[in-house]
Amino acid sequence: ALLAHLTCDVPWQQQPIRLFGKQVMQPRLTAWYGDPAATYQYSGLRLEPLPWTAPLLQLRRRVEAAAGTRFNSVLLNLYRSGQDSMGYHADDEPELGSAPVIASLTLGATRTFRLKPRPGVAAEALSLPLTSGSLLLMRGPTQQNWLHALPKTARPVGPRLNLTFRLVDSAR
Ligand SMILES: O=C(O)CCC(=O)C(=O)O
Ligand SMILES: [Fe+2]
Repeated sequence: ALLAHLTCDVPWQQQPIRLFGKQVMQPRLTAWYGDPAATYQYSGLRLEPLPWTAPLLQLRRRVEAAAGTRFNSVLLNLYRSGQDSMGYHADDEPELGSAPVIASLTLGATRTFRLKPRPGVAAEALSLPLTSGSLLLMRGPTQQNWLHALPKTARPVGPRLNLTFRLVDSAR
């Protein structure tokens, strides 16, 4: 029900990003919700949060209880098909602080989430199939030591919705 509601009712946008100096469209749809003060710079974009809706606020409370921490915003990503994706990156924007807790909820199609250590970090890369209803927590030095991605897949897959709950401090 939540997947259907969010897919239909969220004002999804396809945002341009600068990649190697070129303007390209992100290969996914996004939306950003949060407390009014929680503005966020993401890949050179300044995102003003949309106000919380009742279902998202309820979800925030449940995710806060599960993660044992507070969040003031959520980034929604809609991967319409296997051709939508997110490249390797770390969520290391200054407004997240040095060791952010990020709670990532998946709804819909199972997609493979990849983690690879940054150069100089002695660890093996990981692949995690994230199933509908799963909650992935990234915390401590995860962003400092690792990059993560959601690669494209040639398998026929339905839409996947991912919600990453974050605590941003715009003054940071
Ligand atoms: O879709 C995912 O599982 C990853 C999303 C992500 O890394 C992000 O929003 O920063
Ligand atoms: Fe991320």
